Formats: sequence, C-alpha cells, structure tokens
Amino acid sequence: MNPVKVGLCGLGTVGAGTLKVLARNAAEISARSGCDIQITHIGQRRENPDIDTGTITISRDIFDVAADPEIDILVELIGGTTVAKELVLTAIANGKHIVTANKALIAEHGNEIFAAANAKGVNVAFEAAVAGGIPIIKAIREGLSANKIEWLAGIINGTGNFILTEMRDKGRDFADVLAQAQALGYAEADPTFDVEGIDAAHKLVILASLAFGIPLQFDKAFTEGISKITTEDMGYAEELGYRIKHLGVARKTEQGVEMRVHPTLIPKKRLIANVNGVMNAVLVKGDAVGPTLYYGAGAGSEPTASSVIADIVDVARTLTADPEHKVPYLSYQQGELSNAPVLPIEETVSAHYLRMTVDDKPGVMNEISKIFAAAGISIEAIIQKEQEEEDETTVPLILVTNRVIEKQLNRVVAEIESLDFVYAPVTRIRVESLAG
Ligand SMILES: NC(=O)c1ccc[n+]([C@@H]2O[C@H](COP(=O)([O-])OP(=O)(O)OC[C@H]3O[C@@H](n4cnc5c(N)ncnc54)[C@H](O)[C@@H]3O)[C@@H](O)[C@H]2O)c1
Ligand SMILES: N[C@@H](CCO)C(=O)O
Ligand code: NA
Repeated sequence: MNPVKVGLCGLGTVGAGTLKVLARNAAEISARSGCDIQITHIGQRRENPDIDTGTITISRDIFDVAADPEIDILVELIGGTTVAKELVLTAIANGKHIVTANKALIAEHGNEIFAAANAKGVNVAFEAAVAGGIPIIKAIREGLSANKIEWLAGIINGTGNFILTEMRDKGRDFADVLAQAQALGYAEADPTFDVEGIDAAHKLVILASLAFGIPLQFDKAFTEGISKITTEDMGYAEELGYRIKHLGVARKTEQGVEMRVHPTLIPKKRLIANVNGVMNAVLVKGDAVGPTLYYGAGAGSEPTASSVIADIVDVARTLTADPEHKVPYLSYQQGELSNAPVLPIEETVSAHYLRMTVDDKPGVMNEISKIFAAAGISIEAIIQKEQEEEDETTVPLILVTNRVIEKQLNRVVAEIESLDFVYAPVTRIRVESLAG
C-alpha cells in the first residue's frame, strides 16, 4: 500500500484527537483511502506527557516539519494567523499539501495561500475550519455543485451556542458557562473570538465564498456577538414563538452579497432553532435542491479530528492526480470568482425585534404606530406588558417588524428614541424566518 507521510504541527485539543482517531481507526482509514497514512513528524512547542507519540520524530521547531523532505502533507493545528501563515506558506513553497483547521488563517489570508498553492500545484484542505465535524465544505463544494445557492444560515460557533443554551435552559451565568466551554476545549485561545462573533465571521466568510464564488473578504463581514443577549429577551422571544440563536447569514441578492453574524430570532418550529449545546447546523438553500440542513458537533477534539482526517484522506487519494483535476479550493475554478460587492449592513434586509421601555400612559402605542406607518413598516407582532409593581411608571413594549432595509429601520428607531416617553436605547435583534 502506498505510504503517505504526514507532519503534524500543534498537539493540542485537535492535534491530540487527530493522533488518537488515526490510530484507533487505522484499518478503516487505510481501507477507504487505499493509502498507508503515517504521521512521521510532529512539531510541538512543549512535550505533552499524556500523549504517546511512539517512534514519531518530534521537533520543538515546527519549521523543521515544513522542511522535512519526507513529508507529503503538513497538518497545521497551531492556530493564529502569524506563525501559522508563515508555516503554511513555507510548507507550500517546499511542495507540501496542507490540511488546516484554522478558519482565521483561511478567512484572512486564504486568497494569498490559495494563490501560492495553485502556483505549486498543491492542495489546501480546510474542512475542520468550518462547523467542526460537519462535512459542510464538502457538501457545498461537491454535493451542491449543480445549484445556484441563494442563501445559507448557520449556527457556526459551538462555544456561543453552548453558552446560549445553558443560559436559556438552566439560567446559568454567562462567565461560568464560558469557563466550562474553555475547559472542554471548545473555545478559541482568545475566547472573545467566540463571544464577539469573530470566529463565526471567519467561518461565514469561508462559506459565502464557497457558496457564491467570491474571494474571501473577512474585512467586509458584519459581526455582532452574544454578550449583550439577556435572559429577558430570550423570554420575550419565546413568548413570540421564536428562539434566539447566534447566526451567520450569507445571502445573494441582486445588489450583492450579505455577510452578517449576529444574534437572531428564528421561529421555534424550525429544526435549526432546536440545535443546542456545542452542536452546529448549517442551512443551505439551493435553487434546484431547495433547503438542506447539516448538523453535528461544531467543536471538540474528536469531532474536529474527524474532519482533519477526512481531509488527509482526500489529499492522499489525489496525490498523484493532475492539479487541474482537483476540486478547486473555493468551489469555483480560479479565474471564475465574481466581484459581486459585499453589502454594508445598512443595505441588508431583515425583520427586527424591538424592545423599548416606555412610559405607562395612554396614547404611547398610537404615537409609535404612526411613526412605523409613515415609514411603511408594518408590525407583525406585539407584546404590551402590564406594570408588575404598583409604583412602576414604565413598561416594556416589544414589537416585531416586517422585513425592512436596515438604513430605513435606523431612521425610524432614532425617531422613536427621540420621543420623550421612550427611554433610549431601544434593544434591537434581527429576525429571520429561514423559510425555504
Ligand atoms: N478546539 C476545537 O474544537 C476546534 C475546532 C475546529 C477548529 N479548531 C482550530 O484548530 C486549531 C487548533 O485548535 P486547538 O483547540 O487544538 O488549540 P490548542 O491550543 O489546544 O492547541 C494548539 C497547540 O499548538 C501548539 N503551538 C502553538 N503555537 C506553536 C508554535 N509556534 N510552535 C509549536 N507549537 C505551537 C500549542 O502549544 C498547543 O499545544 C485552531 O486554529 C482552532 O481555531 C479548533
Ligand atoms: N471555538 C470554536 C471551535 C470550532 O471551530 C467553536 O466554539 O465553535
Ligand atoms: Na467541517
């Protein structure tokens, strides 16, 4: 059987899982790949006494792995965008194929990395970078290649979904759940990437490029995290028949491409509204196939290793293929990428949940309704609360609007906030029906 030699850089959560699953399932993996996949060199800063690396060569300097003439494939699992970028470009220059789980690296430097890899005729595979164990890259790039993809929406950060689920179901404290996600190996080295939506934006940018054939444009993605979501809004959302999820949404419109990550109310009855804990799900709407949904573990050692190894197998199977015959990195052939503009958030269209604190007096709802009517925005649902305590003078008022261009809603909310019986700021959360 043809030996394929792999160098592994970074032996943390994902690296250790990769070693473990490769060893445990060696028979299945070689029967499927037709190759004898061997990890022959590991680059790791510090020794990890918990992991048995047997006779594998260990280097403290990961660049020794990139320079190893024996290695066919370099697996980058160190994370970050500085050393990782240098490592990957060095390995490509040395003719190695790359497998990486690093979404930050691909989203921010993928265009340059793919150009370098293309020039060298080597593969760069990154299934583990998006939605952990779910084979979503393969699904879009290969399974849906017949379709015009209209939109996709996904819960694509396991840590964030774990936090929101625990807050809603158990009333747990944000910081406490985040600490648990870190201990379980779900969170990024800097967990603000998870909480503030940066990690989800990295993944969304990759998905949007695969779906719409546009270059990676991380700087154009709109990003809003989950740190401002309260259990109060979660409760009102439930009353209205919705659940709050942190979503990445990418949509192709006549004007361009929407790429946005933000908390979102979605109807409770949608399957994706019931994706909980560290699980991820991505809903993709193709014109021919209709809506399709992909579900699985979004983070964690072995689920992510599952994707890393699938990529190693994919690369191993095509080692001798003509580079022209390989599946293109971003789904579309190089030279076929479009320059469709990414729309600024003000130009995107969405429905909105608005929660305002208003004086408890007659005529308030009437005044607010007039402002919406004058702007041509209709109100789809409303909750008007009674005072809970006798001496309270304000009450919460919750509205759901129809779909409206964001710049129009901004004007209306500013007008409402300027009313003397409304207490600014109005809490705003986007609403998506996700109807096929
Ligand atoms: N943990 C997950 O569930 C998960 C899921 C999908 C993708 N990822 C991605 O996989 C990558 C690795 O994540 P992880 O959770 O395994 O991280 P980790 O922190 O557990 O492991 C990274 C390892 O790389 C080593 N390392 C870092 N820089 C190094 C250097 N310059 N030289 C030598 N060793 C170095 C560290 O010592 C550490 O052991 C990241 O890009 C992450 O975003 C992680
Ligand atoms: N920190 C990431 C890891 C998987 O990419 C998450 O929680 O989703
Ligand atoms: Na994946």
